[in-house]
Amino acid sequence: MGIMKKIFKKINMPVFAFAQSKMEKDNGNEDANFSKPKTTFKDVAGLEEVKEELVELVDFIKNPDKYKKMGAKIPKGVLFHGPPGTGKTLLAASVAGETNSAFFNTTGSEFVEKYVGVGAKRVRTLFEKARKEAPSIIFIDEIDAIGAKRHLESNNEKDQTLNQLLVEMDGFNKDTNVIIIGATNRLDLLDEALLRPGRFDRHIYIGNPNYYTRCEILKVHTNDKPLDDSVNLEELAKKTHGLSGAHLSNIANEAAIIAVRESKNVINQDHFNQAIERILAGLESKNSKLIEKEKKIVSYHEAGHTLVSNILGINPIQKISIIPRGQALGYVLQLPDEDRFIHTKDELLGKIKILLAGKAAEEIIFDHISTGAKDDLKKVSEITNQMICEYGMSSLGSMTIEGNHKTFLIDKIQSEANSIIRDCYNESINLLKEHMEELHLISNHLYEKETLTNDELKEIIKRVYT
Ligand SMILES: Nc1ncnc2c1ncn2[C@@H]1O[C@H](COP(=O)(O)OP(=O)(O)OP(=O)(O)O)[C@@H](O)[C@H]1O
Ligand SMILES: [Zn+2]
Repeated sequence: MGIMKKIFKKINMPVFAFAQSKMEKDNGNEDANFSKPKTTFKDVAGLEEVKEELVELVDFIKNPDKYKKMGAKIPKGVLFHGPPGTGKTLLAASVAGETNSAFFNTTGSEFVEKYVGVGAKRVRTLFEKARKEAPSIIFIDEIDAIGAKRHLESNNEKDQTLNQLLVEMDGFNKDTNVIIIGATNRLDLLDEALLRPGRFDRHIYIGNPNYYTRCEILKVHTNDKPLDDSVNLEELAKKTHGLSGAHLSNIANEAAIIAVRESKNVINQDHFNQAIERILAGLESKNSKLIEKEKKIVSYHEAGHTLVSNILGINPIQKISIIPRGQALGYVLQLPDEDRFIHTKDELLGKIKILLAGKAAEEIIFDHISTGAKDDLKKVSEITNQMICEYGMSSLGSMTIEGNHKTFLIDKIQSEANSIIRDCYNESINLLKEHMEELHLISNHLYEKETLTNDELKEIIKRVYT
């Protein structure tokens, strides 16, 4: 065992230092490394919903007998997914800290080796050790490195490693108090075998922080730093829309370095501003002015969807957010329409109006349209195409149009689609213009809070009428 490893083991380094302790493993014979982190949920700022979900897991680990008596199965695998730097590793370590478990901090790529059989052997050694030290948490970051879908012309070594992981997970008996937490930025890449019940069957999305959480994260990371009275964390949180917890922690650190460079004893607001600009400059040459502008546009765009949906009363809204998620700059989460397969023409037209309302709001307010509506327009095309060609809901008649017939009618279909979309778009514009006060209100609230629940939305709309 290297000296570094001994040191890390001894002093309970915070989780993020562990990456370095994972070096120099080469033959799979070496003991898997673990620590007993002191990190708890208190060290993770915000993410309340996620922590709530994990409280139950913590209880499982602490009181397995309580669940066994009831015949309940203890979960084996939990999968964290979402963008990088959002605290997935930190959370996994805090589950270990909360339960006083042995924490095995690994990365998928360290199992993937050029020598056949080594990866599988490492997995076996890791699980043996984890069972011996139970209760244990095995954390596998970037699990897609071993867990990506298996292909026909496959990478033999990777597949053997994945197979071994599956074997180990299936081999747990009810008494094994070992939990595996996987993390990935790409849930879509994972092999389905890994996601089956009894394996990684709980998926928890961890997204970029909203305004409130950014305030909390900045507090955590400035706690130990001398701050000037000029420092206003709320204002800094406003300027850092779209950034991750890791970025915020970098900003706090960078600000401290800038203050030292200027030979100051305290960090002031200007140091933070410089740090923000520096971090942003590293990201696709954005600056905070651009971020503000983009945030305004997305606020109006999502407010447009929300308002028209609310006026038409088709699907109830669950949550609205302007925090980017995947490719989307913002989103409106609607309750699914009760698994219904039959839709009336009015409902489908309503859906189209809601989808177009984002673009419509942008046009009304900014007089131009961003590229953010791309996904909406794709869905609109799909629905109109179905209305015309599958449901017979257009002036082309009550028939399905497919194959050669469709090729033959393509111009007519196109002009029919254009007319449906044009009418719906105009209708959305009119609805929004009739409700401008609400549009501004919803958009301003979104801009400030970044996420709104259905209740908060109702509260805002009520204000217009009282
Ligand atoms: N909610 C949070 N509260 C406090 N600190 C946070 C939070 N989220 C992120 N951080 C900070 O960001 C750093 C990186 O977080 P972490 O390594 O847990 O992210 P990750 O999601 O595992 O990232 P990756 O996908 O890149 O591995 C943490 O060490 C911590 O300093
Ligand atoms: Zn949209």
